[in-house]
Amino acid sequence: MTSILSSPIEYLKGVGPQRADLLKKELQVFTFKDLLDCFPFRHVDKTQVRPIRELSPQSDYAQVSGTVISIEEQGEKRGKRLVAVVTDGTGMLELTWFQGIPWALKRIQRGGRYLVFGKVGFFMGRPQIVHPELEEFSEEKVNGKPFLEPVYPSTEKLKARGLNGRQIGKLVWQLFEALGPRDLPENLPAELVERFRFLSRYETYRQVHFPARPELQTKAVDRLKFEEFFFAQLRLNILKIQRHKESHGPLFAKVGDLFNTFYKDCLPFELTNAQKRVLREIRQDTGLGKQMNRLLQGDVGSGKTIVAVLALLLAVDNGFQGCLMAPTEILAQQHFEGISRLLEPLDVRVALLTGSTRSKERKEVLRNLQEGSVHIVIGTHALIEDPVQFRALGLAIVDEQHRFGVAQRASLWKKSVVPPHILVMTATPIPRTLAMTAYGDLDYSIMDELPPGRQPIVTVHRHESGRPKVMDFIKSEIAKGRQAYIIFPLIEESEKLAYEDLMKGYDNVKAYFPEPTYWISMVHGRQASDVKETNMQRFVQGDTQIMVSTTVIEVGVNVPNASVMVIESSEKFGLSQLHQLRGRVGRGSEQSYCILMTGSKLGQEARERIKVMTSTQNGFEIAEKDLELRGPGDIEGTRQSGELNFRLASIVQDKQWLELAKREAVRIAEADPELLSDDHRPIREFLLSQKGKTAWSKIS
Ligand SMILES: Nc1ncnc2c1ncn2[C@@H]1O[C@H](COP(=O)(O)OP(=O)(O)OP(=O)(O)O)[C@@H](O)[C@H]1O
Repeated sequence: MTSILSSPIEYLKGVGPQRADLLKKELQVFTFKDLLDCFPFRHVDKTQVRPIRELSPQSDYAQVSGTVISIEEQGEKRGKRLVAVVTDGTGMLELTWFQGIPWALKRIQRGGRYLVFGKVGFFMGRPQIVHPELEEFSEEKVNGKPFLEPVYPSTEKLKARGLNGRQIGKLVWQLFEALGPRDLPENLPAELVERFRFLSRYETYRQVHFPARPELQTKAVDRLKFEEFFFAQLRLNILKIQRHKESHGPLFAKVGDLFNTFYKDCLPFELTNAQKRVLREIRQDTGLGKQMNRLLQGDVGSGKTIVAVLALLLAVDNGFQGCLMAPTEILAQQHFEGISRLLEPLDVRVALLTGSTRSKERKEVLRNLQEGSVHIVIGTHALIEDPVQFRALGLAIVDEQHRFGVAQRASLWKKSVVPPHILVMTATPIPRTLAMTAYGDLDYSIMDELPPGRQPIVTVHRHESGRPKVMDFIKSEIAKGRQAYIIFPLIEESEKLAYEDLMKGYDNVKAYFPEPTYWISMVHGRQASDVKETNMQRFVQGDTQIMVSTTVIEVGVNVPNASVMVIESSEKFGLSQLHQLRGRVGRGSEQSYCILMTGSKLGQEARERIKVMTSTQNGFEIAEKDLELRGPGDIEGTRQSGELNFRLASIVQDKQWLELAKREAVRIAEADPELLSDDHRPIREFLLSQKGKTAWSKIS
């Protein structure tokens, strides 16, 4: 049965072909249901008639009733206006028209009594409404059916064609004339509706658009927010359960010699409890013959690399290959060197493959991967784009920084006969709510414990006037044998400016730290990758004491001897970036310092960020704050593939609903993943009716 809601919008009374075209183009409203889903952005209160005396500059929209005591056309030509004065015995109100004067003159008479509605302004100390709505007064209108009138989002084009926010409301009203409760059947289990005391689905839509009372509107909006979260979570959880049930993955049946030898003889330190826990989770996942899809969130410096190495050995022990993808060439190179060193005592062949690997070498690596003589390959994302084929890829580890989406993950599956296990590692913690919505289909592990012996990084905020002292401080640290980073912002919109800033900064630093007492490395995005690499290496090896750089070093670089991080113009960085940058120091057991330099004038949000940075070092707390300050859409690199496109709900403001919806969705998905029970029939039918829109491919 096709529902009336799928009717094309041109069939709605009052629409017609021309308006339909506009609605489609301007608001993407194609059907009745699309119009129903256009929610008003506010309501104007028509439930009350206010005494004129009480109107104030804060009144916003108001409704009054009064008698017209004068009507006068004022001004000439372009400045012409119509002014009517109305009184209700408590005060005088001016009604003014600049346009449509002949029309207004026909509708208003001296001595007539009217209901007037509009936005209250003040002109020469008197309340005034420009272009008011006007109706002849009748007791019935006031006492009959007062309501909150919806105002809808409109566009300039729509307004020009007579469809402003309030007229769209009239269309929605028309729509409700044609709709009954049966057109909006329940989509949640009855038990759940009752437990949360939700309005029925029909009533929900009605009250969202035309609320009888403000509290009913709130109730209706709450249900819709719950629905948005609930269906998103349900879909992700069912996908996860189905994947667990159906997927086939490489079986890592044993913990073999390589893993054991490395663990016993080569591990340079005792693993933290968090590292051990995550390894256990990985072993469990990979030992079932199902495909693992796991997100590992580790705070900066929590020691993800060693977890990755052990997981890769597990793969090799079981006759599979592994790959590790890093977000930049520098990091791939660094991982390659570090991991090759660690694995030197073992009989494991490790290769590097990045965009700048020369073609002869590349061919060889590609051949070795296909033949299976290379066990582990480390590279950049070029690894998935290149025609790389493995003999038997068992595990792909992606060091992702939020940049690795569903599509890339899927492309990894084609690299080998059986889809490999996938471990996505993020170094910037993701707020819980964001992880739930954007990565809800993955299993996830958290590493929130730092290796022992780390000291908190002393973080301070300094203005330009404090620069000489900052420079002296760096000198004193270098004198102790330590190294320092000085970071300049990379502003993408104005790369040239950022480059000039960096060069100026470099000259300044050089003036403070002259050769040959001091040596400086500089790394920035305009350098060829071998130059970058050499400069980086000199710093890593301790040949240079200072690294001046744009944020190319933001992620992952590991130089435990560096103890000072100076961030120039730090107000220009986002919180997670600042946290990442700060994480480059404090990686050894020495006391480290982070100095946030800023200009003297800071905006509210920048001040807030600096405050957060100087008060906590916990990446998970910082991530929550970042989300609060900037919203999910602005979180750096957040996956934007629709997971967060909620119409009404906000993962920041509606956390409680998200938690509740998740709890219910998990419960239902686990108990009845195919939604076959009678109780769950409303959900099933609803999802099937949404097919195509929600990628509900599995249960049909
Ligand atoms: N259990 C441990 N005990 C002592 N040191 C450790 C331990 N685990 C890792 N380390 C050391 O801590 C430093 C940071 O580790 P690693 O580079 O793996 O961090 P990470 O989690 O990748 O951090 P980031 O994302 O900030 O790069 C390294 O020098 C590493 O050798």
